[in-house]
Amino acid sequence: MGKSVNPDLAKARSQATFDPANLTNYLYGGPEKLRRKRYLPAFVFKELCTEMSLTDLCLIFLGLLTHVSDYLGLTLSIENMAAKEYKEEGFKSTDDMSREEAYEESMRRAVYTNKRVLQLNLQDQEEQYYFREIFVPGANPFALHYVMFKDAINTQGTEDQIQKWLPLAETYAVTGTYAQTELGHGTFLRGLETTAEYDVQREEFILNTPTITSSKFWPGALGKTANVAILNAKLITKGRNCGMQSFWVPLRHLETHQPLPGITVGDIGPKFGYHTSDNGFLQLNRVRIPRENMLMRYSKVLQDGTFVPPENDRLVYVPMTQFRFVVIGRSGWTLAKAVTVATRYSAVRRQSEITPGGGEVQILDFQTQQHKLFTQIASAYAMIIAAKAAKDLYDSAFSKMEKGNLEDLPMLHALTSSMKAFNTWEMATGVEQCRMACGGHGYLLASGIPQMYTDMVSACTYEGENTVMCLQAARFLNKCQEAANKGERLPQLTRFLQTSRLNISSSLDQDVDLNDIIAAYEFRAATVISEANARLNAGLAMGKSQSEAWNYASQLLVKAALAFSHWFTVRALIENMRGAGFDNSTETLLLQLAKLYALDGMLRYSGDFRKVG
Ligand SMILES: CCCCCCCCCCCCCCC/C=C/C(=O)SCCNC(=O)CCNC(=O)[C@H](O)C(C)(C)COP(=O)(O)OP(=O)(O)OC[C@H]1O[C@@H](n2cnc3c(N)ncnc32)[C@H](O)[C@@H]1OP(=O)(O)O
Ligand SMILES: Cc1cc2nc3c(=O)[nH]c(=O)nc-3n(C[C@H](O)[C@H](O)[C@H](O)COP(=O)(O)OP(=O)(O)OC[C@H]3O[C@@H](n4cnc5c(N)ncnc54)[C@H](O)[C@@H]3O)c2cc1C
Repeated sequence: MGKSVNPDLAKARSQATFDPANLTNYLYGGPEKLRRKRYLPAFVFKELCTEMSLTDLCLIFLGLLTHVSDYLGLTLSIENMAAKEYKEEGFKSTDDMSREEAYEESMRRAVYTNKRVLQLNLQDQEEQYYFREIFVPGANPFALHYVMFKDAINTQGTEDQIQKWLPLAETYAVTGTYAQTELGHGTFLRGLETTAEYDVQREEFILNTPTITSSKFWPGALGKTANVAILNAKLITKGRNCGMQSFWVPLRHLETHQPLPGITVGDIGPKFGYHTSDNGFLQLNRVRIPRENMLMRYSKVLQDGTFVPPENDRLVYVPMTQFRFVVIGRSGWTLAKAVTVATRYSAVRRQSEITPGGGEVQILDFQTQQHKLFTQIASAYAMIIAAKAAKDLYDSAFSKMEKGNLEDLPMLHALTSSMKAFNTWEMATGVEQCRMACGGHGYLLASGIPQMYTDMVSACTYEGENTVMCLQAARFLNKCQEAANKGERLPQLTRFLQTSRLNISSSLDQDVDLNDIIAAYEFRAATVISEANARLNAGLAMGKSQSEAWNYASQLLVKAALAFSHWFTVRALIENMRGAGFDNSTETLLLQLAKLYALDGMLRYSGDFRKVG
């Protein structure tokens, strides 16, 4: 039976000047991907929420026949299960649950999805994500396992280690976490205190958290879920500190799930959000692991304790860079969800009159409401599309890195650091704007928006605190500016520092030219980066040391990184909208949306744009 759609919503939709399917296909990567995205969760929901009859199965089987090529395996595997095993009493909302109950409910769902993903043989990462996101909204207790734990094995492990450990992770024979942050240090990795001392007699590492501040603190899944950690510690061998390395560390017994000898582990307690993620603490009291448990793709410890350094000591950071891309991408989608809820609500909520006596209007008719929401729709598109552009850069650079060419690593680190900060800050502001646009009902957990905010705003902190990430990007931008000052050749991505000029042809009474918009953002970024560099040099001229001058200029350096990200986003949005092959009506609309995004940005940062003329 078709669901009845609210007449106001139906009316609003009927007034669209474009075919939404064109956009949806574009955003999800084409009709095939979109079909899979819609099909899989719906199919299993049906399996979950109703006792599947033989008739159902036949209908599904017949329905699938049209796609027999890629669904045959799916059908046969489902037949084997006939839904008996997965009959649930339906999903219970966790809104009214205690933290313990909410964790257990999320764990129940996550374990279910883990089994189904294996049984349905879903190999595609994105399909796995769609599947899980539907059934485990919010923080998934296995999140670290799915992302950083497996990424660390894949990027830091040798081929033998990958062969040995990855199948255990893929089949959930082990459940992992990524334990780096300590009670005393999260940002300053060189300050991490956990040690891994090599015992040459027994060819083992002795892991130790010597102080209370060295306790691992925050890693997801550490509280209850994980039984193995990829743990970062200071390697000490032959009396020498060889810096941070990664180790495969068993935490809990695989059968009893009890902490292993020398391991003290538990949950860090209630948080602002992410309630269904068991972030935990870990203390190690001289825990021994075999030499083979150090992830040795880039650096090694030989049997006699000799440390073989990596070709580049920053390669140990690759899992963080990889995950920053995940965060960059998901930020836009998080905002997209929030603004969809708020826009639909604004189509059906009637409140107040525009014309006295004219009757209450849809709040979407208020220009202020349109400004609140349309700018966020534009921002969501901008972030999703810029993330795709950044990912394309990442993929080409990463394939070079895998062949040993590390020349793009600094640019990649700068791009991921600045975009992670820019996107998560923009997402946090945007989701909160959407919540407030729904009035009191936006404050209800049932609206879904509060949890989106309290869960996802943590992305401004984890994976590199945003200010720190901006300063990381500014290191690269400042170096490029110094090179530009000397007329040296720059990386492709920052060549605008040498070429950007403000020759805007648009005048205020014309419809603004899109190329002028890109030029304005480029010039603003070049100007802010140059100003930050000038302030740094002014600090040096005042006799400050390099680090004191850096601190003296740091507020401008943060602005420089954000201006760079804003330019990258506006350019990606406009260039991709122009080149996406849409029909005229869709392209016209999207370019209008791109202009709205860019002009709104100029208003929000009018100080920068006024200053650069
Ligand atoms: C909103 C939606 C999001 C939704 C996501 C949904 C996905 C599914 C859900 C997942 C749930 C996720 C749960 C949370 C998981 C969180 C995990 C974590 O938080 S793991 C811990 C993360 N921690 C960090 O990121 C630490 C940040 N700190 C650092 O990276 C470093 O300490 C520092 C870089 C800030 C400072 O390093 P330091 O030693 O002080 O050295 P320098 O600053 O001098 O830098 C030295 C040199 O190295 C270069 N560098 C640094 N980092 C990198 C890197 N990653 N890659 C490449 N190069 C790097 C740096 O540029 C310097 O080079 P130079 O040439 O000298 O400039
Ligand atoms: C929900 C959540 C999940 C997490 N999951 C994990 C996980 O799974 N594994 C893991 O290892 N970690 C995890 N973390 C920890 C996270 O990585 C750290 O919180 C993060 O790196 C920030 O470090 P910190 O907490 O020590 O903050 P700090 O670095 O102490 O930051 C505090 C303030 O100091 C400022 N500051 C710090 N250094 C500088 C600087 N050099 N210049 C200017 N300002 C500076 C920051 O900008 C910030 O304003 C998680 C955190 C959260 C919130």
